[in-house]
Amino acid sequence: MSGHTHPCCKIGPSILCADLSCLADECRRMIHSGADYLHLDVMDGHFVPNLTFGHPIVKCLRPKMPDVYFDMHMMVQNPERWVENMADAGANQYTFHVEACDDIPALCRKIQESGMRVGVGLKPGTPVETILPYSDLFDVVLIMTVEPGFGGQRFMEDMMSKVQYLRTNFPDLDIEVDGGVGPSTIDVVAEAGANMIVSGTAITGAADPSQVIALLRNSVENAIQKSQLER
Ligand SMILES: O=C(CO)[C@H](O)[C@H](O)COP(=O)(O)O
Ligand SMILES: [Fe+2]
Repeated sequence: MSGHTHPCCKIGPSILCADLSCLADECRRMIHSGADYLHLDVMDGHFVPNLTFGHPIVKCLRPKMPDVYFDMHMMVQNPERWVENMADAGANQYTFHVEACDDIPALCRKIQESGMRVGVGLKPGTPVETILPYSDLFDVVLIMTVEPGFGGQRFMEDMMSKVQYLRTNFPDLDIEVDGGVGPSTIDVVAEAGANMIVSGTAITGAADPSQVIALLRNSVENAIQKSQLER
């Protein structure tokens, strides 16, 4: 018998392409549609060629939904700069990009000490080996399946080898995927072993987001069940 517990399936809509002038309403709509958490994309115009929002918005959103898990996807240069602000704003997970970071272990510790879960993000061109020396220091690995910066891009299936490698070597790790994930791409994502599923346009643009969330969940839960039977 294996002592491992496969981490459970969580669906986190990205509100990047939703109506940001009604952010709280859009977030509530996602939670009422069955989302497990919210994936909030922070862009600074330097690390990626686009701008979104920062901790002041998160701080305003928090009291409107006190119990919702906020995963901050920090597509920013100098990610160490915003840790305290995001913790203070009520973020639960701080996912930074290793490409933007000079001292990965120091940043992981800083995030952990501030009370948030530690996420490390990898752009498509960054090999998974980059983070292996620090595996004791993070809770989640985010595998980007598009070049970060914009919603609605095409899913990169060749990133699944990174997911497979991580799932094989770290059975208990939370593995998150982000970019172009939706009903037509979820099966390969689930098979590869990802359990935290970010999906933007496929959910927020759907006529019935709850149907899409249920479909994504079903695919991932089936794959988890199958992998446990094979043990
Ligand atoms: O980090 C991101 C882009 O950099 C977004 O989270 C991602 O693109 C989600 O949108 P979609 O599912 O439409 O690709
Ligand atoms: Fe994202």
